[in-house]
Order: sequence, then structure tokens, then C-alpha cells
Amino acid sequence: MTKARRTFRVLVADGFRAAPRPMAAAALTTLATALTQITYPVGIRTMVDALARRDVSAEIAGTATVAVLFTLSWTLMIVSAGRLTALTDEVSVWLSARIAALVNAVPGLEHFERPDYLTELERLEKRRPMLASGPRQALTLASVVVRTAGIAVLLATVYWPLALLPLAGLPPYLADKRSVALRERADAAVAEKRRLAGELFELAATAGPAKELRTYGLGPELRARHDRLSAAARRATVRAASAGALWSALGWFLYAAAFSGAIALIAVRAARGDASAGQVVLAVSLLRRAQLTVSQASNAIGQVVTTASAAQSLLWLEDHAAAQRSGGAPAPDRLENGITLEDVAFAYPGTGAPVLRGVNLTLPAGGTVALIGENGAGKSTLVKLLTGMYPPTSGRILLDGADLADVDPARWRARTSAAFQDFVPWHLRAGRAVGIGDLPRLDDEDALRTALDRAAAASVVDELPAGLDTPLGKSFHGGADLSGGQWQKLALGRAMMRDRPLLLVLDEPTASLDAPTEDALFRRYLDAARRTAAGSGAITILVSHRFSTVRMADLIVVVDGGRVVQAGDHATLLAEGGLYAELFELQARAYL
Ligand SMILES: Nc1ncnc2c1ncn2[C@@H]1O[C@H](COP(=O)(O)OP(=O)(O)OP(=O)(O)O)[C@@H](O)[C@H]1O
Repeated sequence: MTKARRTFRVLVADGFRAAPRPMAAAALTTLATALTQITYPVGIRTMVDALARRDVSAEIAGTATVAVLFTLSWTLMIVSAGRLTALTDEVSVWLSARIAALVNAVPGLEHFERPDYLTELERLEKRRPMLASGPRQALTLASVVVRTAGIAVLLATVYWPLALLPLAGLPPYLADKRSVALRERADAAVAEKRRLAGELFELAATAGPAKELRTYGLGPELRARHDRLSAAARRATVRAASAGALWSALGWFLYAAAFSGAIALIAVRAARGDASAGQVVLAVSLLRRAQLTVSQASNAIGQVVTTASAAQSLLWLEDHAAAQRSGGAPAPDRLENGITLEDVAFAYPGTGAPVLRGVNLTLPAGGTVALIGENGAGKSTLVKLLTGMYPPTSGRILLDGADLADVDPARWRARTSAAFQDFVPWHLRAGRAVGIGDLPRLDDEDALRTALDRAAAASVVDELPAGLDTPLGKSFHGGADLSGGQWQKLALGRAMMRDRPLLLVLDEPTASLDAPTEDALFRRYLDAARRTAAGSGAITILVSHRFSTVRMADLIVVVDGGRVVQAGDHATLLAEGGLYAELFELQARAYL
């Protein structure tokens, strides 16, 4: 489908998809209003000419026509305004669901991490209300076209050159289009500044960073940066708005000149006796209406042009979601041999430098694997590749020999589970904050309890006033707030919800827990994992900086500068005397 047809689809056809009945009702009432609005001046002409001829019956007919059409046009106008508002509401709800579905249809994280994609998503979010009113604007434009055509035909019955008057609407239309383009360009140019300013505002005004802000006295610096960015963005948009206003003024000046010329032409024809009194009244009434219609046309076209350009953000998202690989092979039911990385390299999209290079590694089925390395070594990136958030830039990841690139991302995701270091403190009821780890069993209390036990998190829920039903977080009135460690235990419980994951990732999931708790938790967890892994060959990956935990893993993988520099069990790596032994000694000495 061409771009123009797809844009038309967003503006018109989506209205019928989102809300078929409201769209049909709005279309009918809007067009009926347009027809009655332009035809009632014909009754006025009949009235005035009948008056001049002293023809009483024609005058009664003209008056009745005016009365009926006038009353109808007002009634229909009010009904159609209501219909159009209802239509916009329905399309808005439908569109929100569609955007959310499209964003979630993209299996990877690229659109959340690349600045150019973020800008496009942000523009789409900002333009959502405008897009929701697309069908309304399209109907308004259709009504304007019908009225303009009707006015041109009726003016031609008075004196044919007057039919050309609606063409005088072109200069204001073109000027408004230019004005919109100027503002759009300025908006796109300052989008990054606005986003940064928004992030700084969040930092300065939300509870999370408040402690650090006060400790380091960062408030004034953040405010100054925020003000500088906001002012620069405002200056650019105000400049564009002023230039746009000048263009609009010029367009309307040209229209006013054409309008005055048309009035003068009718006056001259009437003075010469070439037009009846009724025709003069009809022409003047139509010219007034034409003025109104042209200004509405210019607005309606301007809005449709803006919305059509906003629709490009939605089309971009549709294309981006469609370009993602979907379908593909199912994930294996169980792992026999394990997951193998073959010469894997990876660079984040939009950045040149690889953060992983030449990674060759086998994670044995049923094993527990610990990833260790210094900050920024590439551990979390490796995890993102294994969970299918990103494909490798080169090299392959094989599940029992089958390329992960050929497996349907959603089906692979359904067989993985994870607790991340930057877990989400879901503000839900406690049971649900855990249950969303396996949506089909969201309210399955037995499954919830088992998951909480596996994560050693049962006590967190038991201490809550209403147990699993306790609302969590400050979003709820009276919601229970938890400590960092308690939130983290619930996140672990969430990761334990899936019964038969093939890959379970625990990416520094215990950073908020004290060392003995982490140690006890992992002993207990790894025992259970080894037992269940016997059935499915599941692999557990643990990212941690604590060697007391790491040493329990079957395989320890040492990552340094994006490369795997060592792999083996604790005793082997210690005997090798490389980076692992060095880091281990360092930490052991710190505890002495
Ligand atoms: N979304 C991203 N876009 C660009 N670069 C990124 C992104 N995420 C991470 N990086 C870079 O990739 C490198 C590896 O980061 P990664 O988070 O994988 O390290 P890590 O070993 O998990 O570190 P830590 O122990 O601090 O969590 C770092 O240099 C980091 O700056």
C-alpha cells in the first residue's frame, strides 16, 4: 500500500475500524448539516424576489424553505458536534490500545534505547490526541468540500466568474501549510532538548533521587541545566510560531482582497440592472458564508495536513513492528546439550564500538552458570542477547545446535524467566506483583506460594497486613511501601513463577540483600534448580559480584572488556591463577 493510501487509512478507515457506528452516524449528520447550511440562502433569494414582485404565495414558500432549512441546519449542527466528540473518544481508546500493542509487538529493546527511535516514540505519544481526532478532521474536511462546491455552484447561478471565489482560499491554505511545516520542523529539532529537560525535571522533582540531590547539592545545577534546555527549546518554537504567523497573515490578506473585489463586482452588476435584488442578497449571503467556509477549510486542511504528518509516526511504528521477525520455529521443549555461543560479537544499535567480541562459550544443559566481571565488562549485555532482547551483530547463539535467530522470539521469551538488577517495583496487589511472572497463573495461589518459597520471599508477604491482597506502593491510598530488599525478593518471586523455563536469569537480583541472606537464598535456590533442571535441562545464569555466591555455580564465566577470558568451576579457576583468582583474593582479603 502506498504511503498516501496508508495515511488515508489512518485518517478515515481507522475511524470505521475503531468505531463503525459512531463513524457512520457522524458522517451522515456532518454531511446533512453541510447540505442544509448552503441551501437555505436559496430560500432567502426566493423570499426577496417574491417581495419585489409582491407574489405572496412564492414569499410564503420561500419563508417556509428558509425556516425549515435553517432549523434543520442548527439542529443537525448540534447533533453532529455531539457525534464527532463521541467518535473522537472512541477512536482515542482504540488508538491507545493499538499503539501499546504495536510497541509490545516489537520483541527487542532497541526502540527504548536508541535516541532516534525514542524521539519517534515520544512524538507519537505527543501526537496521539491529534491522531485520535483524525477521523473527525477528515469528516470536517469532507463537509467543507461539500459546502465549498455548493457555494461555488450557487454563486455561478448569480454570475459565473463568482464561482472562482473559493479559489481565493488557496493563499491562506498554502500559508497555513507552510506555518505548520515550520512549527513541525522546530518541534523535531528540539525534541532531544525537551526530553533531556524532562528527565532533569524528573530527577529534581521525584522522591527517588532526592537523597543524592541533597547530599551532593545537585539541585541548583540540575535546575540551571533544565532552564537552559527549556529556554533553548522554547526560543526555537516561538521563532517558528512567529514566522508561521507572518505567513498566515499574508495568505489572509490576499483572500480579503479577492473577497472585497467580488462584493464590488456584484454591486456594479446590480447598479446596471444585471442582477435582481434576490440575487444580490443570495450572493452577499453566500460570500459571507464562503469567507467562513474558506477559513474553516484552511483550518481543516491545516489540521488534516498536521494529522497526516503525525500519522507518519504511527506508520513508522507499524513498519518497525512489522520488520521485526515474528513466527519462526518453536522453542525446544527441553535442552539436551545446552546453549552455545559461536564467535558472538555485539554493538548496541546506533553505536559503533562492539561491547562483546569473539565470545565462544557453551552453557551446559541443567547447569548453573555465574557471570562475573568488573562494571561495564558486558555481563548484562550477554544476558540481553541470551534472552533474545537483541540479536548478535555477528556470530550465532545455538539452542542444542538450532540457531536462536530462527526461533520465534515470543516463544523463546515464554521459556525464559528473569530477575533483573533494575527490577520494576510494580504497584499492584502483592499477589499480582508476583503472579505477573506467569500471566496464565496470575491468581493461582498455590503457584504464588511455591514461587515465593523458591525465592525465600514468603515472609515478605506474610508480614503484610492483608497478605497477598495487600496493595503495594504509594500509588495506592494506604498502599504498603517495602524496603529495597523486600521489593527485590518479590522480583525474585516473580522470576520463579514459571514452572519450566529453559533459561532463568538472575542478573544481580540480590544487590539489595545482605551477604548471608544472598548466600542462604542461593544455596536453597541452586539445590532446587539442579533438581528441576534434570527434567528440562534448564540453565540458570547468575550475575553477581559476590564470590561467596558465585563459587557455588557449576560454571563460572569471567568477562573482561567484552571478552570471555576464563571459564570453569571455582577450583579450576582458582588453580589457573588468572583474573578470577585475582578478584577472588581481593574480595576474600576485604572480608578478613
Ligand atoms: N543501551 C545501551 N546502549 C549503548 N551502550 C550500552 C547500553 N547498555 C550498556 N552499554 C554499554 O555496554 C557496555 C557493557 O555494559 P553491561 O551493562 O553489559 O556491563 P555489565 O558487565 O553488566 O556491568 P555492571 O556490572 O555494571 O552491571 C558498557 O560499556 C556500557 O556502557
